[in-house]
Amino acid sequence: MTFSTELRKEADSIYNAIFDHPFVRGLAKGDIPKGAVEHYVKADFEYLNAFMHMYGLAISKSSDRSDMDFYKQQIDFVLNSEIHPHNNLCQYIGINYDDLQSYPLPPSADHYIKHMKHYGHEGSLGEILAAILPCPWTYLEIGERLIEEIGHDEAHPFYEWIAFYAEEGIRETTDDIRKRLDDWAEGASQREKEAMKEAFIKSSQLEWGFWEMAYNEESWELVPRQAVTTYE
Ligand SMILES: Cc1ncc(C[n+]2csc(CCO)c2C)c(N)n1
Repeated sequence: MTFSTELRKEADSIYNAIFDHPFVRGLAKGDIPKGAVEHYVKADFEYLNAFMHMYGLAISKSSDRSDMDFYKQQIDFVLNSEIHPHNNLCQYIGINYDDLQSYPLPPSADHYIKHMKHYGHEGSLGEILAAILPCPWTYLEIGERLIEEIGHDEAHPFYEWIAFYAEEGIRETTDDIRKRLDDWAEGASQREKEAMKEAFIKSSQLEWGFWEMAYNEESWELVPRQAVTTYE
């Protein structure tokens, strides 16, 4: 079994929780509270900026030109193509994309990008690959499942979003990162493989956390709760 297959197995319950998440179920049903979609797009715009930084950090740790070229192409893809699924969501909520940009990241999304950047700055290329892989892999599997569910129904409100992530290009990106990760793992120590596994599992869980953050419209604002804890 390849190392990435092992990681995917280990994360299976997290992936299932993502497929069952009410935001993802809402994408299938074509019905999500508009505030949650707005919250998602605002956070995802900033998340994608951080994701491009990750590819830049991967380039800074690469010595092979074909690796550099791959990360550069991915930056291009995020810059120029990932706007399509965002535009689909903007249409659904009737808000201009320009009005949803440059907002501070809510706590869980902030945690996710700082988790990735930790590996970007402190980790090996193998750890970077492990930290970024759940991003395309979870979306690919969401896209594939949802396109099966809704069929090629172009009238579905989230057809463009779903079709985008079910596309061959996302599979190629996922397979490409998996291949690089598996090659790296072959020469890695047990200790480094443990670090890669931790990076992958935490990023998978933070993918779930991103959906949860959007659905609950999570913010930094402290909402005084009814006394749960009493202070002496
Ligand atoms: C929180 C979050 N996770 C994953 C994606 C999907 N995604 C982001 S960048 C990229 C391409 C990788 O080269 C893919 C598939 C998203 N939009 N938001």
